[in-house]
Amino acid sequence: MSTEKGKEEKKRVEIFDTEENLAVELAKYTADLSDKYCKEKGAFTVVVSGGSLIKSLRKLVEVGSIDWSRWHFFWVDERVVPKHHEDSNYKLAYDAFLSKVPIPPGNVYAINDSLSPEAAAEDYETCLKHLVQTGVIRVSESTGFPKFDLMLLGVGPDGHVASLFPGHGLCGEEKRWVGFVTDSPKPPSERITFTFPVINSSAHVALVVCGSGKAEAVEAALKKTGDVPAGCVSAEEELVWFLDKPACSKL
Ligand SMILES: O=C1O[C@H](COP(=O)(O)O)[C@@H](O)[C@H](O)[C@H]1O
Repeated sequence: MSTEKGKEEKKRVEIFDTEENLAVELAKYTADLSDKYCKEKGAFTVVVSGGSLIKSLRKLVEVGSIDWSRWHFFWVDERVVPKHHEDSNYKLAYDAFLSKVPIPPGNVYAINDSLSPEAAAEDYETCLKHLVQTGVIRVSESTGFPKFDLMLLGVGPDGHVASLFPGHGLCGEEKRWVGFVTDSPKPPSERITFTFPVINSSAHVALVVCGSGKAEAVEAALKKTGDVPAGCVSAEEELVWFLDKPACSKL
């Protein structure tokens, strides 16, 4: 009970009149955290999803004060397709964001797209373990899972986050850091994804949701009225929902 109460206290819901205003505030939020962690520990570990979230990051490239050289950039989920494929979350982020900011290429951790989903998940988990050993990624003292500084996540109309879909067994994974999916209900079917223990060990998580098509998922997650993965997201320090008005029309 007390743990649940503690989680609730760390949750904040921000509602914006327009997606444009949301994008401006999301950029400020991310830039402030970047500043804090770069000063405190000389590095900032950031994880992004694919999907509509990437468009909402467009204002970030305009923030002049960010020390991009200290960023380490990861994906919470990836479709197992070549990096130049239209479905690739790497390509989406590269075209809209990474190609516009000077993050050192060695600090951008894409999946190995030449492997099977299972092998790609294992390979990405090995990469994370190496970065934990070398001190690039922190470890959560309470869970023992990697503790990223910030995860920026979208939510699908069905309430999925990362590639964790409603009713899928991977939502209950407790040991693996990175899982794989070969039966995604949303194409493409083959994906890899961080598991909930990793997502929920993050210091900060921003769930970014826009549009009326997601209003039911937002309602189910925030009112805990449905079994949607987005409702299972938490953070060790702060969980912030960034919503535009249409996305919260059912609240
Ligand atoms: O397939 C995916 O979908 C979700 C949600 O995408 P959106 O376009 O509805 O915002 C995304 O967060 C995830 O990374 C992606 O692989």
